[in-house]
Amino acid sequence: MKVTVHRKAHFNAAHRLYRKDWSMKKNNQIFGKCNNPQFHGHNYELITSVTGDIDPETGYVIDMKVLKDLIKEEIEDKFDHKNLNEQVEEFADLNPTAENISVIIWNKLRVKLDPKLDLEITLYETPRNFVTYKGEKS
Ligand SMILES: Nc1nc2c(c(=O)[nH]1)N=C([C@H](O)[C@H](O)COP(=O)(O)OP(=O)(O)OP(=O)(O)O)CN2
Ligand SMILES: [Zn+2]
Repeated sequence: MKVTVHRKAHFNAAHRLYRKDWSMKKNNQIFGKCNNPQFHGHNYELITSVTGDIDPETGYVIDMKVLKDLIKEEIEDKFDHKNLNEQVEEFADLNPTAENISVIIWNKLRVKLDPKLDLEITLYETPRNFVTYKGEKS
């Protein structure tokens, strides 16, 4: 019997959506106000969803305290109050869109979780804009 455990977290971060190899004109055409060279910020809301069997001894799929600490160490401590373009190495050459941020978060958490557990990320960039990512089928 598979059950899913969800943990909410949040971080505030600044970003700019643009490509270094495009002109300002083209970046403005594609990314509009998100290409502001002075950056802009979002209050990101992250939902981490872990699916697996219930351990018959503990009754847990995963200890939520363990999940909370993992998200804090791997995501909040690295992303919160940061300029994603300039202070998070994964975005040095990767546009920090909600899609790309989700994939980076998923990759960071995936390697720390038991391979028997499935992982899905939901990332709200604004209250109305959000993306989900659950990895590639292997
Ligand atoms: N596919 C994507 N499209 C956009 C992304 C993204 O990450 N992936 N990001 C942005 C901007 O960074 C930002 O999210 C846009 O904000 P905005 O359009 O202002 O969104 P709101 O929800 O605040 O807008 P409302 O008009 O109030 O609904 C753009 N596109
Ligand atoms: Zn934005």
